Amino acid sequence: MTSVQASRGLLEPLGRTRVMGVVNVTPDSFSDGGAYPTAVDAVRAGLAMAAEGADIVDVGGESTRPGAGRVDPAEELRRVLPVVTELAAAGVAVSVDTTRPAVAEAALAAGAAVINDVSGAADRDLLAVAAERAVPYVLMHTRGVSADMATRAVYGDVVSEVVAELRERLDAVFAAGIAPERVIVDPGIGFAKESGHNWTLLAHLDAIAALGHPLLVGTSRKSFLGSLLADADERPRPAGERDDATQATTALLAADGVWAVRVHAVRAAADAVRVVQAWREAREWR
Ligand SMILES: Nc1nc2ncc(COP(=O)(O)O)nc2c(=O)[nH]1
Repeated sequence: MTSVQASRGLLEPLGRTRVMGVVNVTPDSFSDGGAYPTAVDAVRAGLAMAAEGADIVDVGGESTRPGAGRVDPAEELRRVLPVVTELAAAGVAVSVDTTRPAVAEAALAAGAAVINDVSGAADRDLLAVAAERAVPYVLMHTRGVSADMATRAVYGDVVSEVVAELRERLDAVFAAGIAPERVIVDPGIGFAKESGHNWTLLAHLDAIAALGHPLLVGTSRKSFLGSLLADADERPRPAGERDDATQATTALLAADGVWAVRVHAVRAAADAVRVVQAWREAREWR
């Protein structure tokens, strides 16, 4: 199946929020680093996510954890390509989480259906790949790179600044030839943002939705949830114990009508999304 065939339908109205499962093939991602030490483990996890209800599986080979160093492109490719290939061959819709043109190109050739660019459209060559291959492209807001983005988390009005910066990046995306109807926008929860910024953005997603593109939102297991759930000694809740809080955000995001949520615990998210769908349909019945 070609990338375009695999991506067909992903942007069609579905009546519910889509679930994007996360498979980080990295030793050091913040919440599941090392969970999939081999491609076989990663493929097994991706297939399980698809069986649990993931509409898309996001495969990444480079940690975006704040402060993380860069991974050599060849190593990133070595990590993601076998996983993308196997999952796509099994009919799973795959997004490739990368900021590198060569990795995106190879992943699309191997059957990936979506480019998930966490760089904020920083690389013109990556934009050219997305334009040329005519696949859905995720524009995520960030500032700087993993190594320095924590120092960039300074905002006067985070909502208006994130919207303005996304609008400016959208101009670059369109100028590169990516069709507007294939662009998905993501506020970049946790990317160059403090906890309070994340909550404010989540509470005002309508301002980001006003840009006119489907929204992808990734709250899963992130540190702003850990801070919220800190214990009496102010120790943050560990990443692996944030899934219940994540599912609460999933229900709220689904009620807001976002295009997709990016999560680690897929079955719980798929259940939450179906509850919201049934709830909204029941409201329409009266
Ligand atoms: N589009 C998008 N991609 C992402 N990739 C990685 C992470 C970091 O989380 P992880 O380490 O759990 O993958 N978060 C996002 C996100 O919020 N949105």
